[in-house]
Amino acid sequence: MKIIKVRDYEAMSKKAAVIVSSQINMKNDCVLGLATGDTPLGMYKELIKMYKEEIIDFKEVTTFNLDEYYGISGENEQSYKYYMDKNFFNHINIKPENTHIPNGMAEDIEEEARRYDSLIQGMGDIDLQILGIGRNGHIGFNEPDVKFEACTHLVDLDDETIEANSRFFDDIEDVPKKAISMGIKNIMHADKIILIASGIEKADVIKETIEGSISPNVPASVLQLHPNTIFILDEAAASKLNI
Ligand SMILES: O=P(O)(O)OC[C@H]1O[C@](O)(CO)[C@@H](O)[C@@H]1O
Repeated sequence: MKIIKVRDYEAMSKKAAVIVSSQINMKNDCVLGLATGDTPLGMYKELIKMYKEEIIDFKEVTTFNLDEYYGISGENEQSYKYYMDKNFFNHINIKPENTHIPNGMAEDIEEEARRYDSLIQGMGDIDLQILGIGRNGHIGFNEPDVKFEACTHLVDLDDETIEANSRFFDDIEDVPKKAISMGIKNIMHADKIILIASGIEKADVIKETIEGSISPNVPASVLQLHPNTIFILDEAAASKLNI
């Protein structure tokens, strides 16, 4: 586990983008695991800039997103499919057929989870996984009390997550109560993981994740067991660490 402390959100975004771009330049047909939420937005902007400056090329890159709300279609502005197209995919030369997001509208959600897992495995797992972190320690939508051995599955969202995500919806009642998410097992199979966090509201959970015991109550704490994880933290998010 490596910890990189940077000054602020902008520096965190740039650092993460540099690592992603090195991965692409090292292996142009690499497989990236991608995250949503506010935290990666700056990194996506940096990557788009690098693409426009011809520093990176996404032509052969494949991506798998961590999660999608259950019962929401890709055309819905709140869906993670919509978020990814709007904030990233529409601005780069990635092939649409190489971008994968779980289908939250699938009739048979267990079958969809199996399909997603076998697609990931078929690509030989993820080369570089990007993660944000929820205030309750979730990664993807793996909420506290998660089973570390789970692959992609349907998740009941925590009240805290529903509350945190209500900022993106007109009414808290509109926030889906379930999501389909890659499991901890998919995440832990990635060759390399970058977790990015910014802001004082993440400081407690970052401390628990890095310095606390490994526990399903703090799903991100499992990353202590991953041999190649980098935490990129701004000063505020790192402010409660003992380092
Ligand atoms: O980056 P944010 O907006 O703080 O979100 C943190 C986490 O919460 C989620 O948005 C889901 O609630 C994740 O996708 C993300 O990693």
